[in-house]
Amino acid sequence: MTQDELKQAVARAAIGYVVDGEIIGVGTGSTANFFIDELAAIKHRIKGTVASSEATAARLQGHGIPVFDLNEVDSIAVYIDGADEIDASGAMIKGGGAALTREKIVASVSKSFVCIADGSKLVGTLGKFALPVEVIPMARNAVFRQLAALGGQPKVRVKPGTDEPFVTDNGGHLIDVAGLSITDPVGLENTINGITGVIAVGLFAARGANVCLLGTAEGVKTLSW
Ligand SMILES: O=C[C@H](O)[C@H](O)[C@H](O)COP(=O)(O)O
Repeated sequence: MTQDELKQAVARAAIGYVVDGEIIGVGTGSTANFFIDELAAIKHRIKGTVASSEATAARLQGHGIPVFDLNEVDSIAVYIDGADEIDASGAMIKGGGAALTREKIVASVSKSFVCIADGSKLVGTLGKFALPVEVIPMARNAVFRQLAALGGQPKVRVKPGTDEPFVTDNGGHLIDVAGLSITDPVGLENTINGITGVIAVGLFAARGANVCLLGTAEGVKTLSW
C-alpha cells in the first residue's frame, strides 16, 4: 500500500469516532484532508466542525460542512488530526503543516483526541522530526537563542523560495528545532512553553492522543491511552 492509501484507510476508520449530532474538531494536513473528504459523506449526521486552520476551514466549507468559530462553541466531542511523530505513550510532534497553535487550542477543548497516522509516524523516541515552535515575530531571535541552548539546532522556517520568515494563520513565525532526542516530552513541553515569546510548541505531550489509528500493511491498528 502507498502512504496515501494508508492515510486514507485511517481517515476512513476515524469516521467510527465521529459522534452524531455533535461538533467535531478537525485537524490540518494531508491525513486530515483525507478525513475531511470522508466526513463529507456523513455531514448530515453532525452539527458541525471547528477547524484548526484556514486551509482546513476552506476544505470543510468546500464540502458544505458547517464550520463554527471556537468562540461559538462550548465543547467539542472529539478532535481528529494527524501527527508528524507519535510515541508509544501517545505524545506527539505536530506542526509540520504550521497549524500547531490552533490545533492545540481546538484539542484542548475536545473531550478526546483521535490521532490518524500512517505507520511511519510511530517512533520510539520523539525528535527525529524537527520540533516546530511558533513565536511572536519580535521575539524570534531571542527565542531562537534559548532553543539553541536546549541542545537542538533551531532553524527559522521560511516562505518557500524566499529568505522571508513563514507567517502562520496567527501572524506568528516558526522555528523548527532539529537534533533533539525527546526523552521527557512533558518536561520539554513545559520548558519551551515557559520561554517568553513562545506562542506554542508542537509537542502534544501533557495532552496527548487518547486513541491512535495507525495505518499499516496489515490493516489499521488501534492504540489507546
Ligand atoms: O501542522 C500540521 C499538523 O500538525 C499535521 O497534523 C502534521 O503536520 C501531520 O501532517 P500530515 O498528515 O500531512 O503528515
